[in-house]
Amino acid sequence: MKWTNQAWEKIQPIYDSILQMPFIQELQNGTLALDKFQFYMQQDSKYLEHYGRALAALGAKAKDNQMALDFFEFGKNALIVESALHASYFEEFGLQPHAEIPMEPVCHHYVHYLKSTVAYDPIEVAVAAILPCFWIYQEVGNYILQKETANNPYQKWIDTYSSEEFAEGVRKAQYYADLMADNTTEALRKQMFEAFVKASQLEFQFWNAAYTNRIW
Ligand SMILES: Cc1ncc(CO)c(N)n1
Repeated sequence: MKWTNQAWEKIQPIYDSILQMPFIQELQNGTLALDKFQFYMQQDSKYLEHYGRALAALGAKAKDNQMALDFFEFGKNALIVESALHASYFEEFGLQPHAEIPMEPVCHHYVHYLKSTVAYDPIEVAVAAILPCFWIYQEVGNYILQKETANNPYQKWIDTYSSEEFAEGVRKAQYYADLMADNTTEALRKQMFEAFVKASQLEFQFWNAAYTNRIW
């Protein structure tokens, strides 16, 4: 079985609990309170700013040029999504585009977990750590789309993550995770699973923080 299939099995309970979260349920039926979405969007803009840099730094460590190029592209796309948040979503959802945004605890933890993994751990582990960000968003985007609600104020956000363009990036990231796993040791494959599970838990916590207004 592919490493990615085994990895998904390990996070199935976390993924199931994500789908049950009030944040996701209410995002899907369009009833999510504006202030919770605002919290989420502001934190996500900080997240993407750093995630983009972590992806580029990971690319810089790749031995293969095509892999480096793909990760630079992922990093670039994260920053393009961030600029879309600032250029249109912030205004649409009643936020000041120039306000300074402090990183709240979960965003801070997640970002620094990814950055330190990229900086100090083997590249295999870093690839596993960045994968849930892609894969869980795609699955959640598709899940929400299946049960589409008319006039959902959050539709545009949902469309970003259920697009074919995003799916293409997910497939590439999965491909690199499997490639890394196939060419490494059992001990590193285990560390890769741990990183994949940890980042998935942080995805749960990221939405939970927005729902419960978790601040310093
Ligand atoms: C927290 C988080 N994880 C993943 C994505 C998808 O890129 C995102 N925008 N935000």
